[in-house]
Amino acid sequence: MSAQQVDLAIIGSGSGNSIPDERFDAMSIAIFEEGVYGGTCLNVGCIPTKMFVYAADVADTVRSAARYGVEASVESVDWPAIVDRVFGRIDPISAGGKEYRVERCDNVTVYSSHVRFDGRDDESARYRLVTDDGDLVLARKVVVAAGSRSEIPEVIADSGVHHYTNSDVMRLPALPKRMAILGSGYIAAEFAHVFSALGVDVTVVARSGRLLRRLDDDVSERFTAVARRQWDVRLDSTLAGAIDLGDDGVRLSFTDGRHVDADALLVATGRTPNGDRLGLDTIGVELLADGRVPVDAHGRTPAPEVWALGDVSSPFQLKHVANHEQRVVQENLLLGWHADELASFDHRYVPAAVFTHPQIATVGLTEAQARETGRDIAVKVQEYGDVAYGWAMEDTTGFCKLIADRRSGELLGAHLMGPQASTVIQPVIQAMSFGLRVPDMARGQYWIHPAMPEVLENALLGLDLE
Ligand SMILES: Cc1cc2nc3c(=O)[nH]c(=O)nc-3n(C[C@H](O)[C@H](O)[C@H](O)COP(=O)(O)OP(=O)(O)OC[C@H]3O[C@@H](n4cnc5c(N)ncnc54)[C@H](O)[C@@H]3O)c2cc1C
Ligand SMILES: NC(=O)c1ccc[n+]([C@@H]2O[C@H](COP(=O)([O-])OP(=O)(O)OC[C@H]3O[C@@H](n4cnc5c(N)ncnc54)[C@H](O)[C@@H]3O)[C@@H](O)[C@H]2O)c1
Repeated sequence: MSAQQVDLAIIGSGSGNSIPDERFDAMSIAIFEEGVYGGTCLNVGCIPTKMFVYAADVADTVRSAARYGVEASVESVDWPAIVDRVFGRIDPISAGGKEYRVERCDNVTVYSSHVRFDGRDDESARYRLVTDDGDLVLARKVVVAAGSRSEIPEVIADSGVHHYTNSDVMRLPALPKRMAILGSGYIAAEFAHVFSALGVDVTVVARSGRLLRRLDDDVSERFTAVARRQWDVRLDSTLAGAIDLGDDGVRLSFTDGRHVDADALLVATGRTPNGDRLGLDTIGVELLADGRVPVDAHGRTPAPEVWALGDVSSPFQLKHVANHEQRVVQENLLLGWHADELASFDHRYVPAAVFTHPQIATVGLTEAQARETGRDIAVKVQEYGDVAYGWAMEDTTGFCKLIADRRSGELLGAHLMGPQASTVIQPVIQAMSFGLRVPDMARGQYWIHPAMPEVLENALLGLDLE
């Protein structure tokens, strides 16, 4: 086996692919990617899903036009055209990203294969990386940016029934009549909206009594109530078995004797970090109980010169976090493993949005978490329907919930459900990140009238502070 020696090896072409810039030109670099170049977000995650969500939002808007006195209806949905629009944009970006690395970066070699550690070569002080294609690469430094993969519950895996995940459901040849979605987290909520708005009868199967139950209780409760009006939502449903019904699709049966039949089954029950497939034990790295690669605040694993970032190691499975961690690790690679002043991950105010219907956005502590801290807190829930833009939209379900420290006026959390929630929340993220207090934020700036962020302004003014 001939070996290539490199200064830096990067496992994963998602956020990891952004590490080599002109500052790395003098280093020899190997990038390993076993799947489609560009990783999850670009190919099977954030970007395509939000392009489908946009089409779904358009269909929903048309269906609700009568509310504003506009007669309109959705005549038909051209699924292949929707798929073509999305992947006609994305696939060339992925191919172009790979072509750039392969053809135009003289110092980079791309290995399109699965790779794993095979110990450390003490003589050369390099890590041995072996690919399934039979290549051996000896690397002085390694960045593990290997992401995560769909977790398939044993009942489904053992049953052998045909099921989709986020990796293939967006390329279905045709829309099914009925779709069952197993899971009640981010992916389930987003795809339920997409497929339902495009005309599929969607059944969401949740183990617990609420959807999105890790979010603030008010959000989770109110979203579950709205979801039950939009989709067939089966709560408290523990899966007992799954069988293939041939041309009639799939049957999911539950421990309470009920069942759901569907033409297509989408599994959205969480994602497992890929660290278990990397041979990390051969370099003395033990995974955390939840499967993540352990890292310190600077991205260093317990193995010297081995760094990790993104879904494989982060407590947050979010692209903006993976990108942030990539920038920290990138800087630290240039500073050196032992540098005194390494850059650190900032996980203080990590926001997230669920692009479902209605949209949800969140940052900071939930009310329950804020109460657990023992601080004296103020909570204000402001309805979208109470501000002028909410009237314009005839919104009846949207709201903005703010949580602040009653004494200091520090914002502790914000939770929004309603149109454009992911955009409306951004000033709160900014305020929390830069330490802006509630009174300064509320009255230290203009709020455009009568725009949607007035819901935020009113919530800030409504907080009962000392
Ligand atoms: C359906 C869906 C929607 C999402 N929507 C959003 C969203 O709207 N907003 C948001 O912030 N986040 C979203 N996310 C999460 C986001 O996609 C991830 O947090 C992000 O992509 C993680 O980036 P990463 O670089 O850590 O991993 P990835 O992008 O997954 O990259 C890791 C790469 O490593 C490769 N790899 C793994 N192991 C090996 C190996 N041993 N050898 C070679 N190659 C290997 C994989 O093939 C993969 O391409 C979504 C995720 C999904 C699944
Ligand atoms: N808009 C976004 O930012 C976005 C969108 C999609 C995904 N993501 C990221 O990807 C991650 C993974 O998404 P996800 O929706 O798969 O995970 P999730 O953790 O959000 O939700 C998983 C759901 O599956 C349920 N579940 C787990 N095991 C089950 C089982 N055996 N049977 C039935 N239900 C089961 C859980 O109770 C939970 O409701 C998210 O946590 C998020 O970080 C982000």
